[in-house]
Amino acid sequence: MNSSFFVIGKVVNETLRLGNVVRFLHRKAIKDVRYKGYDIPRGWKVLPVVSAVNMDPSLFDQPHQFNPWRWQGNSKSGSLEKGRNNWMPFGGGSRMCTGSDLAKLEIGVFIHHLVLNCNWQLAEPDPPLAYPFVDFPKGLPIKAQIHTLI
Ligand code: HEM
Repeated sequence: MNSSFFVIGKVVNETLRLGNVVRFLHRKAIKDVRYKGYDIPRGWKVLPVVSAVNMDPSLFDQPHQFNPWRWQGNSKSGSLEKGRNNWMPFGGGSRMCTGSDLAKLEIGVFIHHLVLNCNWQLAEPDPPLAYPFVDFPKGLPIKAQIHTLI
């Protein structure tokens, strides 16, 4: 298989990480749960904030930077494996997105054709990236923010 295929895979992964199409999932506790010292009573709804995971600096070095090479297999970044294992743009568990492979393939095909057939220029200067649920309150580590939200 052509090596550009693998480069596109990295670009797709990184785009899904930064794009944060789905920011949080919906779950409901079907029994009382104790998780990391927190009691979640039966029937409570829980929203795991996956965009906070994707932007967690302890998992991804310089998380605001678009860097497809962070997905390089032999990266020396010690956090890569942690990031890979926690990266969840398609959710997780038994309700994980059933279309994830198709979605990644489609994105790759689109990028392939757009890169080959179009000239690109910025329509306007890059706006700063905004991440609701992640960028507040300033100064708190992101993990603390997740706990605050849940
Ligand atoms: C970039 C594109 C996509 C993203 C980011 C995405 C993301 C997600 C997420 C986060 C969930 C919830 C998973 C969970 O609760 O753990 C989901 C569920 C689902 N997705 Fe996708 N999705 C994408 C494309 C697709 C496509 C192309 C299809 C079908 C062709 C699809 C079919 C589904 C279905 C059927 C579910 C419900 C699974 C269940 O509840 O058992 N998705 N998706």
